[in-house]
Amino acid sequence: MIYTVTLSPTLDYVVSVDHFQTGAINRTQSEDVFPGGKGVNVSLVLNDLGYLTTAMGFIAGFTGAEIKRLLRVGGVEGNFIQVERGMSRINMKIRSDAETAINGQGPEITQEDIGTLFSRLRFLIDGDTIVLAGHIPPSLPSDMYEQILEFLKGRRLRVIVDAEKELLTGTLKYHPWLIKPNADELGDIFGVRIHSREEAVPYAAKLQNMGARNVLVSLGGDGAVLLTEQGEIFSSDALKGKVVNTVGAGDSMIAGFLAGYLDSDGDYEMAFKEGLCAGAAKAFNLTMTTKKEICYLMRTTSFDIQRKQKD
Ligand SMILES: Nc1ncnc2c1ncn2[C@@H]1O[C@H](COP(=O)(O)OP(=O)(O)O)[C@@H](O)[C@H]1O
Ligand SMILES: O=P(O)(O)OC[C@H]1O[C@](O)(COP(=O)(O)O)[C@@H](O)[C@@H]1O
Repeated sequence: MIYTVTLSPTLDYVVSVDHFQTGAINRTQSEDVFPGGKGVNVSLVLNDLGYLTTAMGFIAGFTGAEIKRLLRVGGVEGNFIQVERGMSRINMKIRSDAETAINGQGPEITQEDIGTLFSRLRFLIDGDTIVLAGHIPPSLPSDMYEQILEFLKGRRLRVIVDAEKELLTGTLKYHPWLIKPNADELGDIFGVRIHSREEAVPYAAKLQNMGARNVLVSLGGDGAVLLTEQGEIFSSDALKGKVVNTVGAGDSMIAGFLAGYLDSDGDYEMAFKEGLCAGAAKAFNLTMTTKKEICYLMRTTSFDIQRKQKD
């Protein structure tokens, strides 16, 4: 079974605004609401790709109820813990000349709620996959992902982590199977700015030295680079197409990568290709990535993947 853990799921309120301005009243040209949060998005895409997942995390209030409802519509089985104080966040995504996001904090989570989460994680068994993804609400300890992996220590799980700064680096000692920082997140860890796939490679290698097995660095419209546990480096430009909304491109990439890996019995090049297609399929559409779009891109793209061995 594949479990996704999104400690603070969201409703993504995606609006388009002609020439968005700060300090002014802006009027929208379109408005859409989607369920979101990194693990939730991974679950939605994997579900469409034919992989059953259980989406876990904390939800609260009317927004939490709507997240659950929309996930049910998307065919995703939720195993969320309902918390009493506050509400699940609404993240504002503004599509304009550039994309702007305002991400909220989420509800207040108590020690008892954390205990409930651990009691549900008890059921993970050898061979399961767990995806720990996204920001965590301020009421949770900043080493929450470490605590989860410490709790699960000893089980042979495929662990995927998509998080920022110490929330990510703290998990590396547990040797996650995959981490997927984007270029900004990778740069933030080391206090540098990363402008290209070439520049990303030495820093991705450092994360491998710190414990990550496979490191996939995404660079939006500049593609991605993958360092595998087998010592290979795959690098590719992004697919070409008309960009509509990139919110969820990274999450779709993770889902596509995992599905590609599982479908091909562990071929990292196939996983990389499907990750690129899933990310692009999201960027080229307003709504969440579907199997149909990923398959179309997989069939019609002539990939130009550079492959070399790590020195
Ligand atoms: N503008 C784009 N054109 C084509 N593919 C894109 C575009 N933006 C994102 N992607 C694809 O999705 C992947 C993940 O996107 P990215 O924006 O880097 O992730 P995140 O959402 O985590 O910041 C990229 O590596 C790329 O393959
Ligand atoms: O948990 P965070 O880091 O605040 O991110 C949450 C946001 O990221 C998303 O999961 C999209 O993530 P990506 O664009 O990185 O794929 C949104 O659905 C959500 O609003």
